[in-house]
Amino acid sequence: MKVAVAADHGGFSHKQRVVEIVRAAGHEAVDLGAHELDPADDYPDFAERVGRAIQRGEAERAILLCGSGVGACIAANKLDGVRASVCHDVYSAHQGVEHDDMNVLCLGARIIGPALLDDLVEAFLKAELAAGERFRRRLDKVAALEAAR
Ligand SMILES: O=C(CO)[C@H](O)[C@H](O)[C@H](O)COP(=O)(O)O
Repeated sequence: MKVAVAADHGGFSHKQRVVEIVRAAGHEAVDLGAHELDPADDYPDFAERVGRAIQRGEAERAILLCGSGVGACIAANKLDGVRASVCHDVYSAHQGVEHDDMNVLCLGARIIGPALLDDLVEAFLKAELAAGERFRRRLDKVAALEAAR
């Protein structure tokens, strides 16, 4: 699976580790920057890179980092086809995919340390959308909200 990875200055400290976890799990990491630490960069720019990659089919999933995960998540969810969430617990990192077809995992590099980072990314990558009419029904309703905006 192709997995886009991007981070603003607040997430930059954890980005390379995420790239390495993605590769170690047998996936292709698509590094969308930042490629150097620049305190003046802005999370919406990296959220847009990730969202466009998802929309163009250049990545199936993405991991997006900022300081808290929150700003990046808000921005990413403005793009059609993106289902992003901040998940700082392992249950949500896999349940978000299994029930909600989450395709962008947002993480706060100023919140989590390396051990939890590894567990969150691995849980997200291993998870698959569960079969179940109720999940499909809810996702269709989410898609209808997106189509109406
Ligand atoms: O965490 C973030 C948004 O939710 C971003 O990483 C910002 O960088 C954060 O708001 C902190 O901004 P600052 O310019 O580093 O003070």
